[in-house]
Amino acid sequence: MTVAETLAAHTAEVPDFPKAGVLFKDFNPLFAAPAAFAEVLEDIAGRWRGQVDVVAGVEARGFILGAPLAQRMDIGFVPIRKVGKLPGETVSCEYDLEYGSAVVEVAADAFADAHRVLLVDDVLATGGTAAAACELIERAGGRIAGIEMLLELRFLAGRDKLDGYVVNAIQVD
Ligand SMILES: O=P(O)(O)OC[C@H]1O[C@H](OP(=O)(O)OP(=O)(O)O)[C@H](O)[C@@H]1O
Ligand SMILES: Nc1ncnc2[nH]cnc12
Repeated sequence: MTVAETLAAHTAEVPDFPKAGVLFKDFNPLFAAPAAFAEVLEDIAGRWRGQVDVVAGVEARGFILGAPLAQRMDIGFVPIRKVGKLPGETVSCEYDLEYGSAVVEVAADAFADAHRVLLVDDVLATGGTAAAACELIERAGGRIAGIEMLLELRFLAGRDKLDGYVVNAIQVD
């Protein structure tokens, strides 16, 4: 089985969630299957081991992926959180996503010692979340080496908001 086949076999599709017209990609089956989850994480780790200093992930599903990925690569993990959750000085950014809008924040000194950042999340939809995360990482002093998403919803053209970045994702229509 390829990684794409493993992922497809462990992804549920939920129509009209969280609102009418959205086909929600649910990765809970993947997170519940340790061998398949390890295969997907190792595929990403194998592309970046030794080339990045830190993994950053966006709340919440970026945490589920990013923390074990960082451990596997023997580097640290930085959480990018929804507004109001982080103590201390932060930088923040408001953005729109496929089914709403939100504000994300990161600690202002999060990337002071680690400059090459791998940004990880589950779905690239409109790209609003990823573009906001990139802006935050750079404002906090990080340099984005690459972006890894499990799935890219091609019809929403999120990649267009990430011009100039290396973006790896399995594309679906
Ligand atoms: O490309 P976009 O249109 O910005 O959408 C992608 C984002 O939407 C989902 O997160 P969500 O905000 O639903 O948060 P969650 O992980 O807490 O469920 C997903 O995990 C991505 O972060
Ligand atoms: N269709 C979708 N499925 C899962 N997460 C998403 N985030 C934005 N759009 C999504």
